[in-house]
Amino acid sequence: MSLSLSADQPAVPDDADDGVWLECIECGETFAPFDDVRYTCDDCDSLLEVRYADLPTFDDFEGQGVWRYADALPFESGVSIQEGATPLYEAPRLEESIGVEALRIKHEGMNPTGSFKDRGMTVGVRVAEELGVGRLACASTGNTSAALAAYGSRGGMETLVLLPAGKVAAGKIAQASLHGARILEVDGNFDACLDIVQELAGQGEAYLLNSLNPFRLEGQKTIGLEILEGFLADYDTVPDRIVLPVGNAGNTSALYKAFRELVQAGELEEDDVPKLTGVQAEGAAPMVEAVENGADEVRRWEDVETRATAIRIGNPVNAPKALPGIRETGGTAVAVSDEEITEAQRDIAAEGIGVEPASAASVAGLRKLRAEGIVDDDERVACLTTGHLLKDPDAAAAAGSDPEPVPADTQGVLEHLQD
Ligand SMILES: Cc1ncc(COP(=O)(O)O)c(C=O)c1O
Ligand SMILES: N[C@@H](CCOP(=O)(O)O)C(=O)O
Repeated sequence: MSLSLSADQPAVPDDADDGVWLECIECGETFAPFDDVRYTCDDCDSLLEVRYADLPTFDDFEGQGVWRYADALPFESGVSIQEGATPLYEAPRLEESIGVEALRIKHEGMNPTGSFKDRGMTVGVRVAEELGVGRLACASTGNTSAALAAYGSRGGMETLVLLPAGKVAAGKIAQASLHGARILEVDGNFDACLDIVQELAGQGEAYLLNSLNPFRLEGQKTIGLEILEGFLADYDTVPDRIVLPVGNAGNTSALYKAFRELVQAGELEEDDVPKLTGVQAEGAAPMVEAVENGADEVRRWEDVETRATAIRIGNPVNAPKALPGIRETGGTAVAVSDEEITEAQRDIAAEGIGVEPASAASVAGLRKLRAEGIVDDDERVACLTTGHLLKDPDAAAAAGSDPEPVPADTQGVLEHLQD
């Protein structure tokens, strides 16, 4: 199977362009990467992956941010707003209360538009330039639209975003709007929006930059590479486990691909690959259902609901890439309640780190798996927090405390403080 950790580096096909090509994860058909717009396999409609004749080693990486990893990407540079190089925070109180050997928070909310999507867009918009496409489009629960709008406008391109009406956090709509995207509010959920954008893209109306686009995931691989380099620098070893929120399952797929490439390059032992551990909200947990049932396919959930609107997704399009990632690394998947997510958001905030609800799912999931004994106390763990607190100010305000009204004089303030 091409997605197995022990798969050999494939032979370079004739249609490779400068050592880069696209390959179907199911039937293995290969395609030239930039001669035509395609998102899935022409023959069997399955997902595609980007492949390289030369795989990078840690020594090849230089510079900072996403483009530090140019040797693991299809281009040397892209449309950039200095994405990547996000902090790998210590979280000593969480580490102790959850009870693991080491806990680090990889905070993707510190990217230019406040989420990990920027890593995918810097590469995706560069590919759009190469293909010479016109309008860029995405379906979004919010963050993809903010990143698409920012990177599209920086690249001088028109952007169109389809959002589920009433289900996108205020900060994200504000970003998409100010960066100049045309915003369509759809009377349906995210999955319906993605169905429509896929059809529009299929009709040549726009270039799709959701994570179904294999080039987006190349940029997102760099999260995994940064985490490994950070752990190697601080602990002289890679993490035992990476816990991450799951929506469309792009990051799970991207991190797994990054690790597979390092294994194929002889840079990482198969046994050392971090266990990929996905977390979903209970009201939108199709991946968890598939992992728990040992299923090879994910059943689409038509009705999804969670306060963590970023991961309010019932049909994770990258499931065929992400499921092998979880299984082959010995990871797992777990669902958490909205209350557990809010509690984790408060706990992370108490470390001085501000994250949006979907991001807090990772820490909530780790706490749950540790309490159940599925995560051991001797594990070194990285939790991915995917978006900034200010993305969803309403959720932050609801999770925090209310302001207290006081009179405009010092005596009045002192009296209030003594109450
Ligand atoms: C803040 C945030 N966290 C997590 C996710 C889920 O990531 P993925 O779709 O890569 O699973 C998303 C979007 O899908 C998101 O916006
Ligand atoms: N949370 C996402 C959902 C779409 O995910 P994508 O990675 O496939 O673009 C968002 O922010 O829209």
